Amino acid sequence: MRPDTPTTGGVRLAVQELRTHFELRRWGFLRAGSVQAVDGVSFELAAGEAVAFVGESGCGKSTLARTLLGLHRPSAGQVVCDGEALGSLSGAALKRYRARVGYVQQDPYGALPPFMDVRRILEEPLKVHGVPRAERAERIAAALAEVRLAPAADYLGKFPHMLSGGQQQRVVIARALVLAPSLLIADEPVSMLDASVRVEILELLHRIQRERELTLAFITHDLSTVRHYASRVFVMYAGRIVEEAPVDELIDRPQHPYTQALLAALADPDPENARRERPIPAGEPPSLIAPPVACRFHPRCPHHMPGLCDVDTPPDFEPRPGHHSACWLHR
Ligand SMILES: Nc1ncnc2c1ncn2[C@@H]1O[C@H](COP(=O)(O)OP(=O)(O)OP(=O)(O)O)[C@@H](O)[C@H]1O
Repeated sequence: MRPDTPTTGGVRLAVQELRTHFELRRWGFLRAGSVQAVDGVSFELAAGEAVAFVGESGCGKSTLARTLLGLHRPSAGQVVCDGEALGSLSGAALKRYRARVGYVQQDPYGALPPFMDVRRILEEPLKVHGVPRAERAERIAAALAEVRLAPAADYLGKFPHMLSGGQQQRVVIARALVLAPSLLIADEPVSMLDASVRVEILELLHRIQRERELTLAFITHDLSTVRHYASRVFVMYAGRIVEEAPVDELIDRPQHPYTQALLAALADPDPENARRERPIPAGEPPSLIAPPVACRFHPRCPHHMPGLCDVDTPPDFEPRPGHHSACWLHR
């Protein structure tokens, strides 16, 4: 399930200097700072491309995903999907935008309304988006067949608690696909599933991505598996993208000290080391209420250059062709 055809078209999603900050208030009205969950993120995704956003817990991956889905209002910056700017949309246009961006959540059971059967779960988005009744049954059956829940009749009347975790996630994927999105965002789509079904679900997503020429953005904390489903990787740290490269290039020649530390913590041929607990990487991710100034990684960085890394924010360097890293080491 290797992504051998990374792109098939032009730009599907363009994100420019995106910021999503959450205002913190004391007693409901006094300003008490803000959480800078996404802080100055820019990238472009091509039509038909599968990418991964990787980073430790709390680095802003889910906030980025939810902002792209139109669920959080950006504090600044631009999101343009298929030529339409998200910030300028409201009402019917925002509804159309949301239909173009599918969402697969981490926890399938939590994502499915427990009081609805599979037919209603899949019919709801079709109703909301005005798909005529006569078309709905056919589209529901096609979506179930696409996620390999067949024959459809065996599943339509089932409620989420009657399905296994893998089947629930297939229903979540079918729901994300039923409106024929052009972009699919999968936020840790297998982390809550049994190890035995993880590969099946990743393979399913990969097949659907190729068949539909979908743009697929995987959000994950697990750098060890990205080779299997993404052609390009973005590494996030404390609300920013610190490194971006084609997947093999990034894993074989990581340039940013943060990515190097993440990978060093994975590659471990010595079985003795499995017994030792090792922080990934050493130190704690910073608070996003008062993040470190300049390079946000500098307090944890083994190459920290005082007077530079803690004073000026590193720009985007290109230390190797097509390989970007925001680190002063590449000056
Ligand atoms: N609605 C919110 N209000 C205030 N702070 C929030 C909100 N949502 C997220 N945050 C904060 O924003 C930061 C980034 O959270 P986010 O969930 O985006 O990170 P993540 O990388 O997806 O982590 P995880 O993998 O644990 O979900 C965290 O400090 C989190 O507490």
